[in-house]
Amino acid sequence: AMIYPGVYRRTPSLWFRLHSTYVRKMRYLFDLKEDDDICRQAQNSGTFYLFHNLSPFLQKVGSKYLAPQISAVEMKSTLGKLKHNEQMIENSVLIGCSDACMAYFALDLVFSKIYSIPGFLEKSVIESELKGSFTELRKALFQLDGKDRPLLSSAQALLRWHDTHQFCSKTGQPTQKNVAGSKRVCRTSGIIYYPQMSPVVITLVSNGSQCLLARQAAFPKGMYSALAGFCDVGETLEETVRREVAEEVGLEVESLWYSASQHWPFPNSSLMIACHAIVQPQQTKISMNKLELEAARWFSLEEIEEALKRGPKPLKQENQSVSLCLPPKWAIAHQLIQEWVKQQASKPA
Ligand SMILES: NC(=O)C1=CN([C@@H]2O[C@H](COP(=O)(O)OP(=O)(O)OC[C@H]3O[C@@H](n4cnc5c(N)ncnc54)[C@H](O)[C@@H]3O)[C@@H](O)[C@H]2O)C=CC1
Ligand SMILES: [Mg+2]
Repeated sequence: AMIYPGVYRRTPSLWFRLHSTYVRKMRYLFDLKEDDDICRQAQNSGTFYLFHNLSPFLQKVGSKYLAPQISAVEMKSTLGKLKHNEQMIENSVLIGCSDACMAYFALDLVFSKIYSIPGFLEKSVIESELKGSFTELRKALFQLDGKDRPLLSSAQALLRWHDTHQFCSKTGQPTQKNVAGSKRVCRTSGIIYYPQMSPVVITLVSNGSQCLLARQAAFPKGMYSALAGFCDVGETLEETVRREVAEEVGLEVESLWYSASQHWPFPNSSLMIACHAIVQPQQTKISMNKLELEAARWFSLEEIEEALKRGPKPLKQENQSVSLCLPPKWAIAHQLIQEWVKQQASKPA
């Protein structure tokens, strides 16, 4: 499957000697995005992750769920009733590649409009043919482990972006995707559209001994998380952190630092930028913005440690209320909370 660039085509061993696995992968993905012909070839030798209206296809293996990679050949034969294979495969988008440079694609059966092809299989028939089920992404993220989570999240985001950017917003004419799906072009205006992402800052506020968590009405029962907010045009990340903390809980940030970032597919495609922030210890009275939040309060180290121990499901307590539960371990908010716990533990008593 490997396509060697330029001079390496005659001396593939040189290509292998000169580059690490990681560099080879990144160069290969770059070629796939830049060169439609290389990418079209890769579609015939690569593997596919299937989606149905943005729900990824999962299989249960023992007690585990996984997202199977379906080979191009397997796909054509399993979904063999198709008379328009080629056309359908062209609707897929590139989402990565293996260490051996085999390309991964994602394909949404609904968005590919295959249901307009006479004789195409019903969703339930595909599910029983392939022995698995199309599972809503939020649910899938809880069932899957490891590397499939970020892969399926970015795949969904990319598929959704293509589905909602089929027309040029200046001319109203249809846009065409390149084979990899890394952009769409309007032939009339020449405008190139690139997949969109919204930067979001997520901040864990601390007063030195407690941390501030809040909940939105839409959160699952009992769940509290760090404060989050979209960056406004023209803002720096530092300005977004300060504004969001002021807007949502009425506090002034004294200092802040960056921790890590994560792509988040909900509701569209966000780049979550995670920060820690400290407010002045003598200025910690919360004034909550009721339009944005349902509850916000300070939590002690003990409360947080207990909630981490209990895991992601809330317990019903005697007084009808539910116990505190925290975001799942694969959400960056969870990582911020873990880091805060470590900082507290390493502080001199
Ligand atoms: N609070 C949390 O723990 C977590 C939040 N998130 C994500 O963080 C993001 C932002 O959180 P919120 O508190 O809802 O943001 P927010 O505090 O900025 O408020 C949301 C409002 O911002 C406006 N807005 C501005 N730019 C927007 C854009 N590009 N897309 C959508 N709305 C925009 C809308 O009016 C929307 O109602 C969401 O995508 C959410 O899924 C993800 C993980 C955890
Ligand atoms: Mg918010």
